[in-house]
Amino acid sequence: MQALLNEILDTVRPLIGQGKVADYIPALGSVPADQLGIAVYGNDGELYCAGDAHTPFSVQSISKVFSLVQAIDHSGEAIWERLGHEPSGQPFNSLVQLEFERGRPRNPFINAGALVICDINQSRFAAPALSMRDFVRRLSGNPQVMVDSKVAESEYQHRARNAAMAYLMQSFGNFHNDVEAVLRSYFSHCALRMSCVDLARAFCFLANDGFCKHSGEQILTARQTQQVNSIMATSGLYDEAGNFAYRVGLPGKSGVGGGIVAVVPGRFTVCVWSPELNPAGNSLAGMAALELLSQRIGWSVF
Ligand SMILES: NC(=O)CC[C@H](N)C(=O)O
Repeated sequence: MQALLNEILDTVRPLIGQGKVADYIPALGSVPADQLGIAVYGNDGELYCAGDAHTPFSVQSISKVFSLVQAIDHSGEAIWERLGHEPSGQPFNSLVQLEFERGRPRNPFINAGALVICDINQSRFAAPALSMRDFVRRLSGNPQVMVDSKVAESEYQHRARNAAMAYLMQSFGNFHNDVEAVLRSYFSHCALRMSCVDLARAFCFLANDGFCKHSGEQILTARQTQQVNSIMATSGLYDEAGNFAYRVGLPGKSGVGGGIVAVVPGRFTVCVWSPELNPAGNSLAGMAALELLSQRIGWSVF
């Protein structure tokens, strides 16, 4: 496995230069583009890494999985009264579908859906940003995980589009808390800084029937775990979820910080990171690395 990870990074490294680091969030635009890392964490606790696997980066939309898991944990099936679990076929920050569908987001992994989930969590937690930070510290086993307040502030200053979605949902009666407060929580989740190793460890309960071995917690039931994985498989990479299923064949979640996490149920989690994105907002070299890995090992849920 170690040799394979090194070889995969060598193979995809020449792709660096063909994508574009996200700069619509100014604080993300200055991240050096030539970083590349991968970590594989097995259900038996084995860890393999290569490249910049220990360097923290902005998790961005990968945090949408943690928010969803918190919401399922305290509210269960009731959350689906507020949003769907269908793929959107639209970019992550699209507004058009939301107006047509009367303020009910298609799924929890596009921005509108994640904002509704954050609204649900806002009603539940006294300090949502702290609850989330503590949750991911437990899941990753890393008490050093921090929110990058510069990134969170930069996102808040450039919140127009996300704010537009939230206010549109409020106009349809599908938003219950103060929009600005929920946006603050949402951006603080997106601005969590974690490495490939942190994220591979933090997602391992999704490969292990909902049980996180290192924290000793049953995070979700086995059935709920299958359901979260199914939403990752159909919606985890926005309007490129079909391409990811075709090329990689695993439940996955990406973020505009350039990270992608994938789950091999019953066996492993993988996190790859390279900041340059393709036009859909997914890590360009990261997609290629995961495709090679799943091909070489024959991992696919299909
Ligand atoms: N796709 C992403 O990673 C988007 C997250 C980002 N914080 C946003 O709201 O635009």
